[in-house]
Amino acid sequence: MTSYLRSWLYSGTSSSAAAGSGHDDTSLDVPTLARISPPPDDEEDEGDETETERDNDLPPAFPALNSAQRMKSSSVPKFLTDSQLMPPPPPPSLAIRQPGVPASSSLAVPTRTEKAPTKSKKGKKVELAPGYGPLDWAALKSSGVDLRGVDTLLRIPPSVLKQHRKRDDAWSAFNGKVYNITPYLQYHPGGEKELMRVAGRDGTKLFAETHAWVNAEFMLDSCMVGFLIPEPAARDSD
Ligand code: HEM
Repeated sequence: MTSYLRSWLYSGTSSSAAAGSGHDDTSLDVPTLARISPPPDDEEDEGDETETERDNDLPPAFPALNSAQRMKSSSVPKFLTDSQLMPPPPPPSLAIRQPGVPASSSLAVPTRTEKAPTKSKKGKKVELAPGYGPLDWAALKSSGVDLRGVDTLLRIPPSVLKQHRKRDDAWSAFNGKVYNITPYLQYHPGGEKELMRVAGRDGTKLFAETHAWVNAEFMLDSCMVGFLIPEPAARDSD
């Protein structure tokens, strides 16, 4: 068996059979790889004539010059020249804009308005007499002066409210509470006339339509005379 193997190996056809033989024959002269398949001759020039031209600092080509990848296709990336590249985009339209010229696209304040401002339909503030400003009213209402004209808070039906519609005795109801508005008339920024429109009646709606942001409950707290109640069926005031 051994002699058979030896003769087979020395024939030089293959070396793989030696490893798979399963025999521990150390005397076997296992052929080297060099004998069977010599290394490929990848050193093209052995450094004799082109050694001087080559820059030794250059990195090796990738893929390698003789690689299968390079042989198979010619898709090796190349650097394109300017003429081969895609042309640059056209300049943006804004680039042709002259600075400060078109008024329509400018952020500057327009020199004139298109329409004349319209007057407010809802009336406007009146000039208050000196000493009748908001701070004067605030001072008066917290001064302790009696602005109610009644000793106790009353339950007031609309028929009673109606009786207090004179300038020197004006009551009005706002949000279910009845106030003596006479002391406030001269302090009202909308004017006496406007405020007298609600004298003797419920002014909640008109007030809300004019200036819902005004806190009448606070401004008139010291003028409160009572609460608005529905008209009683029986004729019995108070
Ligand atoms: C007694 C309750 C009322 C109080 C406490 C009161 C208070 C005020 C206050 C504080 C302002 C100034 C508002 C502001 O500067 O923004 C004002 C303005 C005015 N109020 Fe009254 N108001 C009352 C009732 C009324 C009523 C019932 C009317 C309408 C019938 C009225 C008509 C006006 C008008 C037309 C202005 C001017 C609005 C403007 O600035 O253009 N107010 N009122």
